[in-house]
Amino acid sequence: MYLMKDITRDGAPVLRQMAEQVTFPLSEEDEKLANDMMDYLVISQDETENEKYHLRPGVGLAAPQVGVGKSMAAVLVPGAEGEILLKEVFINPKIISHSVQDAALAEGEGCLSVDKDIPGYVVRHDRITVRYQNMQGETKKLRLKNYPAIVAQHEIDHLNGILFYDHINDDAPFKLDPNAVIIE
Ligand SMILES: O=CN(O)CCNC(=O)c1cccc(Cl)c1Cl
Ligand code: NI
Repeated sequence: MYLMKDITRDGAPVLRQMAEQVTFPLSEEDEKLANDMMDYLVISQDETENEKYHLRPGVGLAAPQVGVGKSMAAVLVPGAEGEILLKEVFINPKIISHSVQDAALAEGEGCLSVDKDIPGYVVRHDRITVRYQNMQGETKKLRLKNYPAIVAQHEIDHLNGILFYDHINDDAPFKLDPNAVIIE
């Protein structure tokens, strides 16, 4: 399992490169990578476990964040009542369409690879359609909106060498298009 010492921090080139496409069938190594990333999310979201292992909670994790420049990311997005809104491993994901309307999380975003808090609205698409391959190599198309869509964009950004603060307006961090959705 991954600990915080295994997380690649901002400044490492791998976080600013395009991740390589993953080929199928998955190698054992790639399969383990996917499972280890999802395991991190599960453990990090458990209060007792994350205390025990000193893990920062995460709702997503991308391979470059564990030093692997491959196009693969795990997401585990819980709902308000503890239900699971989205649990998936995105392999070679691509946003193939999106809303004109923007959205941003009211609380801003954080990243395991960025040790400092950077306040401001991270402006993203409110709705996206993602095409990706799952662990079995099946090509899927998934329409996402609101919080799950935001998380998916944060992870897909990691695969394109983009970090969340790249989307914050430096001069006016909390400036937002009046038509944008603020997600609580
Ligand atoms: O790339 C993944 N991480 O860095 C894990 C830690 N950050 C989060 O879980 C997180 C927190 C707030 C908003 C979003 Cl969208 C995300 Cl993703
Ligand atoms: Ni991140």
